[in-house]
Amino acid sequence: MSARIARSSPAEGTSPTPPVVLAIAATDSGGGAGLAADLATLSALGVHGTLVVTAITAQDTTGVHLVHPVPASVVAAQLEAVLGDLPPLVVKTGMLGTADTVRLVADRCTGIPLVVDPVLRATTGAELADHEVLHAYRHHLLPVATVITPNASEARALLGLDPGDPTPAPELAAALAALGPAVVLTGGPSTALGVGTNSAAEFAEIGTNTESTDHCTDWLATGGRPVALTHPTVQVADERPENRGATRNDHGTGCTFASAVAARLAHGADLPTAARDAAAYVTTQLQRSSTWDLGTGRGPIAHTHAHPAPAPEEIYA
Ligand SMILES: Nc1ncnc2c1ncn2[C@@H]1O[C@H](COP(=O)(O)OP(=O)(O)OP(=O)(O)O)[C@@H](O)[C@H]1O
Ligand SMILES: Cc1ncc(COP(=O)(O)O)c(N)n1
Repeated sequence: MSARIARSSPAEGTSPTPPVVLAIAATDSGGGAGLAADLATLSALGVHGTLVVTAITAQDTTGVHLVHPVPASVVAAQLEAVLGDLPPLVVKTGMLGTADTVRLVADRCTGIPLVVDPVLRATTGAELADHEVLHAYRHHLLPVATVITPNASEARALLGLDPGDPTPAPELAAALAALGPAVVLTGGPSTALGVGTNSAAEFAEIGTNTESTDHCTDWLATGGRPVALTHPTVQVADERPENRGATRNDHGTGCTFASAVAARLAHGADLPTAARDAAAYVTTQLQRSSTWDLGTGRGPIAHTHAHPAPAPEEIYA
């Protein structure tokens, strides 16, 4: 009779079964954002990541050169395969690509804890969602999401506000929470300056704004008064002379953040703890990659903590 190994007490040299998180997002051929960021982050935080590919992008550190959406029937087949065999504790969505896919995900993931990063635009400027996608987010996905993690410009778009609307970040977070989900409105350094994007051109336009960027503030709204979650900023290179020597490797911060929230939730953390832990992770990882020299544009945030990589003799010992 063969002995059954108890999952709760793994034998020496093995590890306990990790929780499963499903990442539904697009690929970034440069490995900075999208599914590459999601899976690496999930793995670094002790989670088995399964995946559904919604679109393929030809992308590098300089920009998005092509977007090829995956047909809804192929997205559906991936969803069926994973949901049936490897039931996730948490689902995390990134770039969904088409309105059909947004509706499909809403339909199939209702009832599972759902972290929605509403990716509408790349750091490098490309639009990654059209009006139909936005409409599907508002009417189908937001009502079934557990938590959404927009930045300020994504929040304004989801609320149907103009890009230049001056509503302060906590009020944007509260207005979105009124639609159903909890909200972590992410606040990279650009949000502290009053804009919701990292674009260098916009930094230049608001160059006279003197508000401090030493700290980033994410706003957590769960129905009541939004709570400020503040952590130190890793200075990012932009048009301002004092930041010229700072890191340019911030591509993929939003994907890394939302995946870290999903990982912490899957390990049993409550939402405020998961949001704080995820921000701490992003800060550490931005610092870690601050000296990297990858590509000629916005390089990637470090997704895992295995840098520098251990020597092969350490791995294969
Ligand atoms: N330079 C920074 N230093 C420290 N934390 C940062 C920095 N930039 C972003 N963050 C943190 O990273 C997390 C993700 O926020 P961010 O605003 O970058 O999301 P995003 O704009 O959706 O990202 P992306 O454009 O990559 O999708 C938040 O916790 C935010 O505070
Ligand atoms: C496939 C994919 N998913 C998400 C993003 C957003 O990330 P970022 O804002 O860092 O460009 C992206 N550029 N590409």
